[in-house]
Amino acid sequence: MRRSDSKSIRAALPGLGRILKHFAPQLRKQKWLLILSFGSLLAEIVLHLLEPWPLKFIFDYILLPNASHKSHHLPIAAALSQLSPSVLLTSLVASIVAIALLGAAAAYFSIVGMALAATNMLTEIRTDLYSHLQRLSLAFHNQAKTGDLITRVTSDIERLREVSVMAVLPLLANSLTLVGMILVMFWMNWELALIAIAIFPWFLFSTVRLTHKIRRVVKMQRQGEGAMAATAAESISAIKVVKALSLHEMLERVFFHYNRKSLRASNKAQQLSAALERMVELLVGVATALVLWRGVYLVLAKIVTPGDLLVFVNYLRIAFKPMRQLAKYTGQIAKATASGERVLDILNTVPDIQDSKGALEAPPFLGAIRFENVSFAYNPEQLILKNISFEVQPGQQVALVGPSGGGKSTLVSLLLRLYDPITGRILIDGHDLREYKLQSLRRQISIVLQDSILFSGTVQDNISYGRLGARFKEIEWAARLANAHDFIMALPQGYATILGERGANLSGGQRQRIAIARAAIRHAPIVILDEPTTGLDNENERAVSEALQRLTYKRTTFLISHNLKTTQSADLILYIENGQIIEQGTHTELMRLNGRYAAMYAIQDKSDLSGKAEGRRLSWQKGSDSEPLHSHCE
Ligand SMILES: Nc1ncnc2c1ncn2[C@@H]1O[C@H](COP(=O)(O)OP(=O)(O)OP(=O)(O)O)[C@@H](O)[C@H]1O
Repeated sequence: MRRSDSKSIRAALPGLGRILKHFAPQLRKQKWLLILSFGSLLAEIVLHLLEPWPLKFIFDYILLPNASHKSHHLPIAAALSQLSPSVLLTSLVASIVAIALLGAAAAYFSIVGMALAATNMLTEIRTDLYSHLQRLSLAFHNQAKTGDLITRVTSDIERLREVSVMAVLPLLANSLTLVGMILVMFWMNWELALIAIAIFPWFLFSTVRLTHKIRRVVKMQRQGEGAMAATAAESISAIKVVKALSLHEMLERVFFHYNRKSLRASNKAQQLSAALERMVELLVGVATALVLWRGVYLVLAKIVTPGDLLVFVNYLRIAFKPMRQLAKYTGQIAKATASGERVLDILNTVPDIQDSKGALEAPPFLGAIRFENVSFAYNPEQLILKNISFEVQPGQQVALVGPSGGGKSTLVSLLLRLYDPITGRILIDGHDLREYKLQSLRRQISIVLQDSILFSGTVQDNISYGRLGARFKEIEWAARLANAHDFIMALPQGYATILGERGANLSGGQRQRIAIARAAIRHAPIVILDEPTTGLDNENERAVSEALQRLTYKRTTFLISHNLKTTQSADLILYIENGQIIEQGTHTELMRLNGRYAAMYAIQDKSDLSGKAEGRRLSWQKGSDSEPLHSHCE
């Protein structure tokens, strides 16, 4: 218990230091605004220190001149005593207004300067964070929760911005004012100054202790908020499934749990902050009483003037006011530190998959692919792919078949370099994938998945995401190739029709055909199809299959399918089970082998014969002429 406490105390300041160090380049860019802000801040502090002085002079030189004889340590004292009381009073009163005016102007510039600097800085950091998140590998995103990541990009960054203006600046101002006041107090009378600062150790002790408690509680609160956002994001994005499975109550319970956890932590943080502030108020009372008690003796003994005592008591009030707020600000800064650390956690995560040193722009691929003893695991305990080796010639069609969970999708994701193999290598046209720049590799691979994801935006935008900057003519060509043109034209605004989030306002088959158009416009020499026709009705399946035949014509193609009828004309069939290629060859060869593939085929054949109507399937006809559209746009 003690160990974890001391650990968190040690962790608090380095956390802030780490954040400042990491963001130093962004800070440097705002140098001039920060200098303006800091210069104005210093002016504000000096004016703050001057505030009680006109009152002191009014007491010492006008109201109680007899008691002011000891106050000649001031250089202007002699000059002041030369002035007539009425001129002196007018000047002093005017100086009160002047100090207030200049102080207000200085405060204004320091706040505005800091706010501008913080906004500029955090806009940049937020953009960096977003780009970094996009670059992090799938292995990271598989583990992370979407809602939690969104909270980091939005509210954690916002908190950092807010706190730099609402807490860091005032904290700096208050601390410097405090130091200034202590110096002036010592200069005026060391004995009273010592009494005034006697409560400091007590103050520091309680602030540090409570601040660390607040920091821990706030971290818990943020975790709760992250989990809450994650639950909400997950369930809202899968609302169809939630409704179908009647998961509302279960999800509500989960949400309620995190909501309550976060609110409890928030209440606790509030409680701790309030306790800290009250503690400081008490200390202010004690210090004022002690200074007055000793100060009045000193005034009566003519060691200090009544005006001096006035400055002391005033300083105590002004100096302790910042101390009261210090508690509030440290609480806020502790919150912001927790937010900053959450942002840093992401920025410091290095993408597993990135361009290797000296990576080259990939030349246009012919499409020869070779897997050499490739093994892969998502986590070290369990190998998902074991020693996979096979070879595909340019333009050949490879079918990946076998029981669910065997590793088929994993195998094709290695080709896209979503993950890297643990051992072995994958060659395209004789070169290891890792020699190429990621973007230039992925640009030459098209994918169509079982549930193709579309983005909110127009139909035209969605197709052009296959190749950014594509002309409308090409988009229309791709849509025709994908059997999508006719239904797109029937939409209310044709190609300009806005799709809902993930293409929610289209049918599965229509979404799939737009995804095929998106894949087609890429003109990629390698195509990956991961169960592209599963779940479609006969009519849609026919349209999609036809489109896929055109898309894959003369391109190296990987087709994952559970339906062996759709794959039997492939040049190479890989039967994958439990992460291994158990059998490989053409349909005829595998049937002759009479092994696992033949058994699976026989089962499917039987169920087909037993009366299930079969629609037309995607099947690769070697030498098929079903590709009249291709030549148009290439
Ligand atoms: N992101 C992941 N993290 C950890 N394990 C994973 C991940 N994705 C898949 N797996 C595991 O890897 C194994 C292979 O999955 P994969 O999706 O490649 O199989 P598949 O043959 O394509 O299955 P299906 O035919 O059902 O799509 C499975 O046991 C699965 O649980």
